[in-house]
Amino acid sequence: MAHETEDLTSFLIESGHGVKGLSEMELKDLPKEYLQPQSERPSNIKIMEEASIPIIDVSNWDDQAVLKSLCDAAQKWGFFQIINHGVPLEVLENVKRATLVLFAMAPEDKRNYFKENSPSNHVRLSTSFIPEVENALEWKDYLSLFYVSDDEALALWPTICRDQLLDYMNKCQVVIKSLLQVLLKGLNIQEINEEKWSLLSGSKRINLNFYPKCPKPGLTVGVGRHSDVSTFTILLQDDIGGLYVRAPDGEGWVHVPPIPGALVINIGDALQIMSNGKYKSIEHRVIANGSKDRISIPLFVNPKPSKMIGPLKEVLVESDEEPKYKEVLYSDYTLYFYRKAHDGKGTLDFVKI
Ligand SMILES: O=C(O)CCC(=O)C(=O)O
Ligand SMILES: [Fe+2]
Repeated sequence: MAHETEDLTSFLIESGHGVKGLSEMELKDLPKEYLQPQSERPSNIKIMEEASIPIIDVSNWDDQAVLKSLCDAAQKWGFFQIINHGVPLEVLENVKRATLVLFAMAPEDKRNYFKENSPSNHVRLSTSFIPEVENALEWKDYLSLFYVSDDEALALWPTICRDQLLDYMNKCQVVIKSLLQVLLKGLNIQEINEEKWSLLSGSKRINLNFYPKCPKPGLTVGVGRHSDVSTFTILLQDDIGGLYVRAPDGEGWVHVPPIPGALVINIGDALQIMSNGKYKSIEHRVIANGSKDRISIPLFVNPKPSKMIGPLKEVLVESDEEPKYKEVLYSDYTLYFYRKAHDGKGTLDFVKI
């Protein structure tokens, strides 16, 4: 058995095929490493067909009604979609196309980007989430790019997708800034100084997720239950669907339907912590697809790694509440997340009081 697993690792990583390579073999059965425990399989989740996350038109960020919808959605759902956000459709299409082109590269070219071979920790191709620590693998490959500067990205990121990604990230800046301003106004913070910008959005990571067609989607997952460790995440998805988020009742799961041109926003753990629990970082998962490949591109807007994060003092004063979370160095928080398999909202236990 151990021997078979070694062969699988060699095929996935050393030869650069990833799970996409497995998918292309048209296997009838899943390798046993991908079999998820019963409790995590899609047949065991309660899907709330009638519910849906809010869809918010943000053509006027200054409108009080828009502000209220965004802040209410961040409190109740932690997930919403925005439309008329100003990022041109063409830019979104270019990013999706570039993602497909990257994953269509030959395995011998892709293998150089696998984290085991990549010359920089800021460019890492992986399969599953963290195969070293997972009891069951996830049916997904992804390229993860840490953003430091345009110059570094131009030097290190794969040339096949870097210009499209940088253009997209650049065009998303208005969304990032406007959303942060609105969400902080909802916490009664009217002014954001340099220090706060860097606390809330001082680093970025963009992932290109590829979920190949899966022979037995009922037995595995695309991504297991988790919450993001970001301040918030801007997710661009294609038209396949498969992302589910935990409903406010805590029981059921709600599908996030693809809407052409929309961006999905979700609150991450860092903002849940900084807002002392007012804004919710919601658990989500992706189900594998039996007939089609799917891609998604999350842009994680994160605190600067060297910052201490904790409930903001303005929030504590305004609400007269005790802090629910300890102060933690943001890089320690993310390190904790990246050392374990996906475990729902388990990362927050690291800082809960
Ligand atoms: O593929 C998706 O829709 C979501 C992916 C996700 O949750 C993540 O990469 O953190
Ligand atoms: Fe996520």
